This record gives sequence, C-alpha cells and structure tokens, in this order.
Amino acid sequence: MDSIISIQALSKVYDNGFAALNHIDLDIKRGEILALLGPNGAGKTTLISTIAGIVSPSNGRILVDGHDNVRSYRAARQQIGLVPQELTLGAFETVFNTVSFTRGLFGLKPDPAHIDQILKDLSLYDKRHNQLRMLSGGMKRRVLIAKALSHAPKILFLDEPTAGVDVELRKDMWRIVNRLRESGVTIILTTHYIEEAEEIADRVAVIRRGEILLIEEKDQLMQKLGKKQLIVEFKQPLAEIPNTLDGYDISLSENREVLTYTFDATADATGITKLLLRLNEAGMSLKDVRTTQSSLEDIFVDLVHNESPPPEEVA
Ligand SMILES: Nc1ncnc2c1ncn2[C@@H]1O[C@H](COP(=O)(O)OP(=O)(O)OP(=O)(O)O)[C@@H](O)[C@H]1O
Repeated sequence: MDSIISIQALSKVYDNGFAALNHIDLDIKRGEILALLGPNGAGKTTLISTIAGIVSPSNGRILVDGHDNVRSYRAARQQIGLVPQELTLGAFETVFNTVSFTRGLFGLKPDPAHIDQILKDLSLYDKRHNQLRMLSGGMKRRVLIAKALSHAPKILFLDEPTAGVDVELRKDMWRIVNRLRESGVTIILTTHYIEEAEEIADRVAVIRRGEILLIEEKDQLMQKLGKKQLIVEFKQPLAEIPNTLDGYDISLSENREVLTYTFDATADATGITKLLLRLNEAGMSLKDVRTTQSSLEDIFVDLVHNESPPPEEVA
C-alpha cells in the first residue's frame, strides 16, 4: 500500500492523565478519502491534531509523506491542511487577505493567482474583498477550507465539516471534497454522521475510546457486515419451526406470528426460495413478506454500543 500517512503505536495521554489515544496503528492511503467515524469523545480530533503536530504524542511515531512529524515537524506540517471544527476567524480581515496570510505562515511566497483559484473553486471569489464578519456561517466554513488549502497541501483534514451546515452547503462540501480528491489530495474527515461516511468515504475507520475498532473499504464493510433480513408474517401462529429449516438463521416472535430470517445479501444463494417453499410445505399461509437492509448506520450503532462480541470478531 502506498501510504501517505503511517502511524505506529500512537498513544496520547493528556496532562490530566486521560488516555485519549491507545496504541493506534493506522496507514492512510495516498489519494483516498478516509472517514474517521466515532461517537463524541472517541478521540477523532485528538488523532488528527496529533497527526497535524498540534498535539504532541505521548508514544509512537507518525510519518507524513515520509517525514517524521516530530523530528521533521515543518516538512510534515507543510503537507497538511487542517480545517478545524470551530469557526475560528478574525472579524475585520478580508477573505482574500486572510487566506493569503495563512499561505505566508507556511513560509511560501504570495501567489494571488493560486488564492484566486481556491476562492473560485469554493464559490468565494465574489466575496474576496468582504470582511469576514459580513459572511454567513456557511461562507465562513468555506473560508476555513480555503485557508487550509492556501499552501497546496497533499493532505486535507476536515474535522466534522458539516456540523451545523444546511443541506445545500453539505452537498457543495462533498462536491469540493470530490474535486480535491480528483486532483490527488488525500482527505481525512471526522464525523459522527454515518451517512457522511457512507456517502463520501473510500474507507471507514471506526474509532472508540481512543482505539481503532476497524478499518475497512466502505464497500467491503457493507458486504461483510451488511446483512439483510427477510420478515415473514403468518396468518396464524406457527406451532414450531419446521425441522426442514434446521440450519437457517431464524428467530420467531413471541406470538409466533412473525419469523425473521437473517441472510447474507451478497451470497449467490440466499436461501429465500427454499425457506418459502418449506413454509408452504408446512401449510403456513403468509400475510406479509418483506426484507430490511441493515445499513452502515446499524453496523456503527452495533459497534459503538454493543460491548459484546468484541469488534475484532465482528470485522
Ligand atoms: N486537552 C485535553 N485535556 C484532557 N482531556 C482532553 C483534552 N482534549 C480532549 N480531551 C479528552 O479526550 C477525549 C477525546 O477527545 P476528542 O476531542 O479527541 O474526541 P472526538 O472524537 O473528536 O469527539 P467529538 O466528536 O465530540 O469532537 C475526550 O474525552 C476529551 O474530553
């Protein structure tokens, strides 16, 4: 794997003794969109802040495009653009100047044409001479992205990019992210919105209590864990599950009127036809038959709230 970020045995214990990251090993592929998915306080911001060199690691090592982010801090930081969660912007500066100034912080020469291009890409160009205080929240968020891109980084971190933004802006955000990816930028975003990971990511890493529970190609994750259920309602209660259905992953409701069959939706043979045939042979009249697809959201809820079985086994 061509990793642009390589993290080995990373731990972070804050000064108050709180262990926010526990022995994290993680490789981020060049050019991918990786979603770091986890509940509040899982350690997402700590992880990206540590990679970006804002928080110092207690243990472990991080290579950013080959640069050790502690020993070669500047070279590592140069590769990274970071869009923070909070709207931290001055009030009176203009859009153009604030983005251009950020570029200067990286020791780069002014490049008005580059800044103009970023502002155009982010639909901020006609606001370039506006003071920041005159912008809406959504526009301010775009300015944060523009700042993060001012030094043309290879890697962009977006910390909960769509928290509190409206649907239109969210769609715009994803267009921007996709365009950046097409231009070769690696993107890591944190989120607790599962739909976001489902919509945009190539890979999903689930983080909980400072540990990576799993990291998987989104599609494979869906295939691996995406189970489907066939729900069959009977006109009369079923006396017992016919023994011709031994081996099927079946459960029966308490009133014996609803049977749930869990199957792998990606398998060649789902077993549905046989199951319905066997029920017919057993003389059961059906009232209703439907299927439900478990989404990545269900998977996530399972992983985060279900302490047992251990996540490694689930993955
Ligand atoms: N400077 C600090 N000192 C002590 N504890 C901290 C510090 N910063 C963060 N923490 C704790 O570390 C844990 C992880 O926080 P972090 O902000 O990384 O989580 P997160 O996954 O980004 O959460 P959220 O989704 O709410 O932003 C939390 O329990 C938080 O309270």
